[in-house]
Amino acid sequence: MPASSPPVLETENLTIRFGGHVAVDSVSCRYESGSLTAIVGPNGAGKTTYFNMISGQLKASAGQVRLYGNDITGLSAPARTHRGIGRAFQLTNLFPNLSVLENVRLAIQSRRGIGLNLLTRASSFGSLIEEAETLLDRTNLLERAGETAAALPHGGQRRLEVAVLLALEPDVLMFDEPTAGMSADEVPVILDLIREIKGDRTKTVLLVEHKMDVVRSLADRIIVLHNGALVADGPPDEVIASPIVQEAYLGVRKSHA
Ligand SMILES: Nc1ncnc2c1ncn2[C@@H]1O[C@H](COP(=O)(O)OP(=O)(O)OP(=O)(O)O)[C@@H](O)[C@H]1O
Repeated sequence: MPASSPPVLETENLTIRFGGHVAVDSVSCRYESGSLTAIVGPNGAGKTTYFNMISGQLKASAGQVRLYGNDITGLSAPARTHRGIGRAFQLTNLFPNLSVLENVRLAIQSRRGIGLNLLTRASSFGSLIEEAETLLDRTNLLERAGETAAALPHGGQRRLEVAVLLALEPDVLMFDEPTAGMSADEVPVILDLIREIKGDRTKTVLLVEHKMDVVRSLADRIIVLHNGALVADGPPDEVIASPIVQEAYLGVRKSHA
């Protein structure tokens, strides 16, 4: 790929103000295919707000979000999903009263753009079910395919959200605190899934995560936000060891001896 090729995803001087408060402050960053970038920073640093501006839940006050070099800053969240930006762990992704299988089947159908009327042909319906079952197998949910999404425990619902996300086949996958609220036995399942997605090396993965052990085990790169600004960007060991992270994020004070 020539050096001048645009990255899969890029933010340039991305900024949002709430009243007088600058929550995300001119963040410029490129995300390449096959990479997993963790976004870390103290509470209130602007991580979720930055995520919301990439996925389209919030409109930027200034700056741009570009996908494959195309400016998508003005697009709605659904339009961005359609273009290939997928975000997990927004409860709105699930239909609680539909079965686990139907949730995934509908996502596949929406990706393929198949209307319900075309599903009268048993063969096309069968292939949707088959693909949905493959994704449920991958996310350890096949045994619960017939249950409603609402009946799943928290960790199961999160895995179902990942199955729905995978069904949409996005190029960019965004995970906001994927292990939050999960029981100890559920955590490795979700981390293995993210590791597997990263292992494909065809996707661009963004992860907001507080737990440094999770970040260390998954990320190729860490960016650090502090007071809305990007203050560090690089390989995990280097960034975690940097004075700005030790001081600003991990709360380690500089020695003045
Ligand atoms: N809709 C909003 N209106 C006003 N202020 C907001 C809004 N959303 C976020 N903020 C402010 O923007 C700043 C960044 O918040 P954000 O939730 O993005 O931080 P964060 O890094 O994700 O924090 P945490 O790790 O606690 O989730 C905070 O000061 C927050 O109060």
